[in-house]
Parts: sequence; structure tokens; C-alpha cells
Amino acid sequence: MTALDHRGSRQRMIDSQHPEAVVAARLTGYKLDLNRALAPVSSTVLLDPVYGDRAAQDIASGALPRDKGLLVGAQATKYNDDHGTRHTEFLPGWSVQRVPRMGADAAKLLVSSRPGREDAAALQREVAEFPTDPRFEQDEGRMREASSAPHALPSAPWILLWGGVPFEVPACQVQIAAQDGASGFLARRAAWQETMGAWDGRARQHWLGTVGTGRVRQLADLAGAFGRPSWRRWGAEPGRHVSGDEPWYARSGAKGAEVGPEPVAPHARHTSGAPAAARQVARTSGRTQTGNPVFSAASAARPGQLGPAAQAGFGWHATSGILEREDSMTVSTGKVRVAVNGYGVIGKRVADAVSAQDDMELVGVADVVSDYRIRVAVERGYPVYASVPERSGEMQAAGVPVAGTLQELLAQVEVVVDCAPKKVAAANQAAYRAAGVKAIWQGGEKHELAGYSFVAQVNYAGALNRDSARVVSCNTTALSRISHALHGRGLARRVRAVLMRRATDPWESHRNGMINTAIPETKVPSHQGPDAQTVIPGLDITTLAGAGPYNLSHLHFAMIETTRPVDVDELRAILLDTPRVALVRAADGLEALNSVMELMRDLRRPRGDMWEVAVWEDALASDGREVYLTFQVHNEAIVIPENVDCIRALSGLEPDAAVSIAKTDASLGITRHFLPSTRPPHVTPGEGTPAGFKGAEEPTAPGDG
Ligand SMILES: NC(=O)C1=CN([C@@H]2O[C@H](COP(=O)(O)OP(=O)(O)OC[C@H]3O[C@@H](n4cnc5c(N)ncnc54)[C@H](OP(=O)(O)O)[C@@H]3O)[C@@H](O)[C@H]2O)C=CC1
Ligand SMILES: O=C(OP(=O)(O)O)[C@H](O)COP(=O)(O)O
Repeated sequence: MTALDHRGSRQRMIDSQHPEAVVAARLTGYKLDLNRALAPVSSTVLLDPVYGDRAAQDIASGALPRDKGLLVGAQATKYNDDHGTRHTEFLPGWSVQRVPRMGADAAKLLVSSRPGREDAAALQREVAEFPTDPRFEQDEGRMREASSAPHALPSAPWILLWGGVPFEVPACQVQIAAQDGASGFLARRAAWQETMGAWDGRARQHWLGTVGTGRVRQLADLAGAFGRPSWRRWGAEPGRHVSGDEPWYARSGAKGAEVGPEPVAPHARHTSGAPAAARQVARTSGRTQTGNPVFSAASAARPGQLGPAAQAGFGWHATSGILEREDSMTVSTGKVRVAVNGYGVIGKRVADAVSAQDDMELVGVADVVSDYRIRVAVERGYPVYASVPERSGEMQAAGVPVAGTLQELLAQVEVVVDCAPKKVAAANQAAYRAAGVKAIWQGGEKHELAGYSFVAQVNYAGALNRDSARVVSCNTTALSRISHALHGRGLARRVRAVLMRRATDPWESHRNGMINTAIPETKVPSHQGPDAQTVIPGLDITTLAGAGPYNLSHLHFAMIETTRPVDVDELRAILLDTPRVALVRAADGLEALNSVMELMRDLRRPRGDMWEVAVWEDALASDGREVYLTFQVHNEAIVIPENVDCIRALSGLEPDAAVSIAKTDASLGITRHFLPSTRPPHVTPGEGTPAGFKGAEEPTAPGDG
């Protein structure tokens, strides 16, 4: 859990000289930033009700994701002192009863204690606090000793919190506390105190989105690896239904007493299907030394297999069941763990692209098929899971080594890329939510499913740390890239496009192929125009579509009315400055869809893929009012780099769109020029082309000609 409920202390940290001058709006803005960055990596956020209706603002602004718990403070920030023991008071006009009415899940009431005062110490044992004060005691041995003293820590479920100390202290204490039975931690300012000074907003958001979220994740790794889930104290076990006359709360006792002896850390035990803690262990578990994936959560809980974040982040390494401190700090490698569900046209390409990233790990792929398609995944060494448990037997009978179910795969990852057939994919939403996994859907699904439609170069920043997003369809991705190139520069007034779509994908043309005809779409506008508006709100765009008897990708014709005259030279310069757009020329023999695809094969691209939108340079035109573009969209490939960037955005791996795009492009070999130029870049009017409005130099008036 993450605590963002500080008031006076926060004002003092922002401006120690004049804390009273720190206005509420500044504090609220700062906390909104904290919440946006840290809530997605927390299970619950603790907010205060004071500053500008803080908690309410977080809910209303969407900074607090709906699937995160909300804890709201109830006590006043100042305490009455009674001979050395502070007594808690409620905020005037605020009460525990009012907390749930604002939609919160629980109220926080701080009860203070003071070592040496037996009444206070007794209270402390009831409500828990780490037995040593991190400001004065930072020796690991003495902290361990104090923590393991009889009655040092309480019998009720408890979590660790800390104050303004260097981050290394809670990093150490979380492990010790978890080994002594803590169920988690409340992350406080040690995790982000570097941002308390006079940081500008963007720098602060960047820091929080990278270092801040990384720290909370690292602590979660430790708590997940060594901690004790609170349900254990109630006698619950995942996958085991205990029936009886006695209700669970009676068994657990009024104060949350434990049911039966249960050894905990150093050998934290978690079983498959367990909620957050076990899942976290499995997610950070990595692979065994032989390279085989870790399938059972029980084995995944071995500390020796802790993820890179837990192992490296604080300069700790795992041996013989506990994390030990190394002499020097090391840097987190922080790979995001990814699953692909649906290993078809898009899924298999996403899997390959994820495997090519140095900041991602493909944990496994899932599907329902048993034929050659999934056997290639086996051949490539990807662990294969059954998307639907009932299909597992069939898959195994066909010789596919099934590593487990989709649910088991989800338990090991942070992000799932769903590439199942349209509508099938939408049905997986509940499973992803239940598993607490971030999800990426494809263009076959509706915008509303994820609530965010993604094209990296247009709106990467808005997807940062979100729980889900939809990578739009191939056609919409291409239209968005091209439209944004002009619209993003304030140059597009109106986009009109005609889409000639391929009949079917090559692998299934024996099933769905059409011959000797073309099929116009009767829905006008076709869905791609409105779809592009989900990516670029305010874009004036209409599309018409149809399908033809070929399977070599789509062909678009776009007419874009500009806000001022844009000639061909400027248009070309804009396109050359646009990521994932490349120019091709009929003059180079690239006269049709097939020749461009042949070039991709000649360039030895995997599967002959073209991730770029290929715009015909010699078909660019302008009449001073509109620019005209003809471009090819390789439907099987164009969305692949978008999925890779989307993983980085959702997981918060990289806050900067340009950095992520450049990284993805370098890993796949995406380019702006397929071939070195062998002749002048643009065919000028009169050079083999009929005169017209090719360039702005010869505007064509209506009726000319
Ligand atoms: N094809 C394209 O050009 C593009 C497609 N998209 C979008 O990508 C998504 C996937 O399309 P595409 O890759 O073409 O689809 P494919 O049909 O090629 O692949 C989907 C795979 O998922 C399998 N599958 C079926 N049911 C399930 C299930 N319940 N759980 C998991 N997997 C299942 C399919 O098996 P089976 O064959 O037995 O059904 C198949 O192997 C769609 O939203 C589509 O609109 C986006 C851009 C381009
Ligand atoms: O899914 C796709 O093709 P399909 O719906 O013909 O299988 C491509 O992404 C094209 O999508 P669109 O034509 O809905 O933009």
C-alpha cells in the first residue's frame, strides 16, 4: 500500500522555512502526481480528506484506478500529549462512519505509542509498528534481533511503515518484517522524498514514473517473496474449501489470532492460485538455471529465484532462503514480464518482438490450437499454455508440451498482450482483472473495452502506467500516423480517405479468399475514421472502405485539406520526419503492393514484414488546398511495434515516447528508407509524369484540363 495522506509534514518538506505558505493547490497537485504514478503499482492508496477534497479529487480525476483500494485517514494531524503518550483525535466534522460513504474501502486511524510506557507498548503490540525506530537504528543485525524478540510483533495481521529515512532502510526492514510475518508495507516518503523540493512538474513526473514506481515495485517483490498473506491467519488456503459450522471470524478469534502453527520466512510458502503475494513471487521468479521456466508457484517462491528487481535493486542477493546484503549497491535490471494470449497472425509477431527487447521477458504464450501454428512456438522455445483449460488435453495429445493454464501464466506476468480473435479477447477482461495483470487488446475490440486507444507516436504519454489500452487496428494505426503527421503540426483541417482492404490474411486464404470481385463496404463512414478519432480527438476524418481479391496488405488513398498551402517538398519533409513512415517510389520498380512486399522479403525481414507505412513518394501531390497521399499498410505487421511500446507505457518502463519508439525501432530494424537513394528523390512534373498539380507550383483550378 502507498501512503499519500501527509499534510503538515509534507508542507514542511516542500518548504521548510515557510510551510504555511505552501498553498493547498500546490500540495494537491503534487499528491495527484504521486497518485498517478504510484497507485498503479500499489494495491491500495492511503489518502487524506483535507487538502481540496483530496481523495475525492483523486477519484474524480481518475488518478486512482478503479481496481485499487482506497484507505482514507480519519484522525487529525496533531495529537494531544498526555505525559508522553499522544492521544489521537478525529478531524472535526469527519468520522470513521463518513469514510465509506465517499467510496473508500477502509479508514485509517493512527494510534501512537511510546517505548518505555507499558500502556503504550501494549497498544503498539496490538496495532504493530516495527520495534526499532529507523531514524536511530539502522544496523541490520540489531533490527533483526528486535524484530524476532518474543512478543515484539503482534498476532493480528500487520504491515510495515516507516518515516523519513533513506530508502535503503525500508528496503531492508520490509524483508525482515516480512520474514517475521508482516503481510505487506505502507510505502511512505522514503520511496519518493527526492521529489519534495522545487522540482518542475515534468521532471517530477518522470522521476516518479521511473525511480518512484521502481522502488515501490522492489518493495513489493520483497513483501511478495517473504511476507505472509493475511488470509493465512484466517485459516484459508487457496484451492482448499474448508466447510464447517464455525464461521471463519470465530475461528480466527476476536483479535485475528492464528489458526494453527505456520512456519513462515525464511522459506515463504505460497501455492498456486494464491492472491497478490504469491502472484508477486511468481511474477518476479525468472527461470531456473537450466533455462526452464518456473511453472509452480511453490518453487517460484524460492528466494534464489527472486526477480532482478528484488535481487539487484537494493544491493541484496539471495542465498539459502534469505536476502543478504552485498558490499555495493547494484542497479535494477527491471525487465517487464509479458504474456501473449492468442498466437495467431498478430500474437506470434508480438511474441517475437517482445523476445527481441532487452527490457522485456516473454514468459509464455497461450492459445487453443494444436496444429503447426503453435508448434512453431514450441520450436522457438516459448513456453506454451492452454488459454482454455479444456483444450489442454487435446494440445498435449497433439504433442504440444503444455506448461499450464492461462491463469497460471497470468500469475507470472505483469502485462498480457491479448491477440485472441476479436470479441473472444474482450471476454478475457475479467480474468486479467482478477489476476491483477495489465492488459493490451487489439483493434478487433472496441475502444470502450480498455478506454484508451493507442498509437505510440500520437498518445504514448496518456497510456503511462494505465491498467489497459487498445492498440488500434492496422488501418487505423496507419491513418493515425499519417493524419497526426499533419494534424500534430496544426496543418490538417480535414482528412478524407479511401481504404482498399485485402480480402484475408495469407495463412487462411484457402478459407476466406474471394476471387474476381471487390466488395464495397456499405457502412459510411467505415469504422476506421471514428476509430482514428479515439486516438486523435478532434480530428475531422471520414473513411470509405472496400475489400479486393488479394492478400498482400491494404492500400489507402488520403486527401487532406490543409490549414495553409503545403507543397510536395514540405509534405515529403514532414513524412521523412514522421516515425514509422517510409517512402517508396514507383520509379524504383516498386509499382504495386506485391513489389513492395517482395522488397521486404529481399531485405530478409522476418516473415517479409513491413512495420512502416509505405508512402509512394512519386504519388505525393498538392494543389495548395489539399495534399494527396497513396500508401500501403502491411496489416500483419504494422501494429507490432505499437504493442511493444504499449507494454513499455503501461508498465511505466519508459516515460518518454520518443525513447521507447527509438528503442523498439532499433530492435526490429524499422527504417525511414528501405533502399539507398539512387536518383533524385522526387519525380518532378514533366519527367515521365503528366503535368497537373503534382507540386504546388501548378495549381489546378476546377474545370482546368
Ligand atoms: N490479422 C490482421 O491483419 C490484424 C489483426 N488485428 C487484430 O488482432 C486481433 C487478433 O487477430 P489475428 O491475429 O488476425 O487473429 P488469428 O485468428 O490469426 O489468431 C488468433 C489466435 O487465437 C486463437 N484463439 C481462439 N480462441 C482463443 C481463446 N479463447 N483464447 C486464446 N486464443 C484463442 C485462434 O485459434 P483459432 O484459429 O482456432 O480460432 C488463433 O490461433 C484481432 O483483434 C484483430 O482484429 C489487428 C491488426 C491486423
Ligand atoms: O483485423 C484486421 O483485419 P480483419 O478484420 O480483416 O481480420 C485488420 O486489423 C484490419 O482492421 P480494420 O479493417 O478493422 O481496420
